[in-house]
Amino acid sequence: MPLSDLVPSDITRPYVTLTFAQSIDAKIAGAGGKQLILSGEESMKMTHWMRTMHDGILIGIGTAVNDNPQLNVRYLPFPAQNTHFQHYHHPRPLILDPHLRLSPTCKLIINAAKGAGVAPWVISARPPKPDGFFANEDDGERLQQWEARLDALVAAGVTVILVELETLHPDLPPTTSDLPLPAVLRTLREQGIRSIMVEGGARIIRSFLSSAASGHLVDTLIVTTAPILVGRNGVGYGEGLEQVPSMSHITTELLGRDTVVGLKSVS
Ligand SMILES: NC(=O)C1=CN([C@@H]2O[C@H](COP(=O)(O)OP(=O)(O)OC[C@H]3O[C@@H](n4cnc5c(N)ncnc54)[C@H](O)[C@@H]3O)[C@@H](O)[C@H]2O)C=CC1
Ligand SMILES: Nc1nc(O)c(N)c(N[C@@H]2O[C@H](COP(=O)(O)O)[C@@H](O)[C@H]2O)n1
Repeated sequence: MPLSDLVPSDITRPYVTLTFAQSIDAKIAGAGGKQLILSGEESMKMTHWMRTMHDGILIGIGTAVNDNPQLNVRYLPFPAQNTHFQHYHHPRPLILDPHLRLSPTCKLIINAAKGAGVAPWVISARPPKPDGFFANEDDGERLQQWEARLDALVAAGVTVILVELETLHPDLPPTTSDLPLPAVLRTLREQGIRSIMVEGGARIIRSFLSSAASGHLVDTLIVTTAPILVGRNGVGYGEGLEQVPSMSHITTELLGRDTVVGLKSVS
């Protein structure tokens, strides 16, 4: 059963499962962001089962560019290869991409064009208009380039959803290009997404785990730990995490050689 069927229809954001795989020394990628296959066969299958339980699967643009992922459920058993895509519920890929860096020829877009994947939605924010006291001479060009990338993505079949960047004052430019997560989640819920699985990468994990300040945004945390050491040059997510959500233990499972720990929010 899709998790969404368990989510009350009156809540104003999707149910959020944050999940990723890490090494024993809490790294999620290798040196320079090199993608690592940390999960073994059994826990990877679990991840793909979890994908079928959510309406959407959310990643940051860093992961989309670095890994060129497919975000499908291809490790699940199939009755016949040509019915695999139709057989399971596939989550919609959701990419947080303020500057529209997603390539129109990435696997997510190509798979969808071939009818073998769900078309991705990109969540972005229009760059500030070049006017007002704080206007910068590069603003106009930046806006034009962003609009050209927008047209290319839309032409490739992508739906681009816009949210407003946060400003301290209406006359001031935004202080960061990170998309405000409460607004992102509210908008996704308005578009009919009732549950999301957040898979990373490092900066997105950090943002969701730090979101306690703006009201907790993580309902369930599921972490796979593989018996691998990566070393200090690997990519971690814990640095600078100050305010973390209160969570309680649900389960610890051994899947093959991996340990999978589940926590739920204490709100
Ligand atoms: N082991 C695992 O389970 C996973 C590992 N990874 C690894 O993570 C690495 C990518 O991580 P990152 O470079 O940190 O990229 P990321 O995937 O976390 O994306 C970060 C980008 O998202 C955008 N963004 C928009 N709103 C944001 C917000 N509110 N908070 C944070 N970012 C926001 C920003 O432009 C930022 O540059 C790759 O090496 C990949 O292989 C990624 C997913 C899962
Ligand atoms: N659960 C899990 N275990 C690992 O070992 C991983 N490297 C990841 N990575 C996440 O999955 C994405 C790749 O998905 P596809 O295999 O292309 O469907 C990757 O981009 C990360 O989000 N996850």
